[in-house]
Amino acid sequence: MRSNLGGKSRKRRSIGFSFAWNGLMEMIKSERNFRIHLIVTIIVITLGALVGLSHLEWMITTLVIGTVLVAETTNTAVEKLIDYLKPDIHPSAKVIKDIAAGAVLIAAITAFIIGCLLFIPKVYHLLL
Ligand SMILES: Nc1ncnc2c1ncn2[C@@H]1O[C@H](COP(=O)(O)OP(=O)(O)OP(=O)(O)O)[C@@H](O)[C@H]1O
Repeated sequence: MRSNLGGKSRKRRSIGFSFAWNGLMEMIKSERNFRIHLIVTIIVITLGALVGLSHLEWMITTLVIGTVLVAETTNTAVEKLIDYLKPDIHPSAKVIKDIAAGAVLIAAITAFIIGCLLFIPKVYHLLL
């Protein structure tokens, strides 16, 4: 009985994971900005390997990349929700979408600043 319950919860968890995976696939298929973020992610990881980031620097880089991807995914969810609830033009729809886009901008600016602080000295060192 107990193991059966465990099996059910495992099944539910794996179904939940597959829904989340579908969401990510949808982001890749339909969101150009998300694809750009993924390309930038690959470039940053390659550059990080080239300059030899430390353990702590990889942790910071991973956190920053994750924050940008989460912000972009949440922004898209908000956009889709607004389009579903309020497909016509409305000032409130505009404010909500603009605020969600603002979250992506904050994450992107943060990532840019941390990227410069981490990578500029290392690339400088590598070249000189
Ligand atoms: N229903 C609406 N009513 C009023 N303004 C809107 C509405 N939908 C979108 N806008 C305005 O257009 C902007 C872009 O919205 P849209 O839904 O096209 O996002 P997007 O171009 O896909 O954005 P992103 O590049 O972040 O994915 C919004 O930030 C908002 O200012």
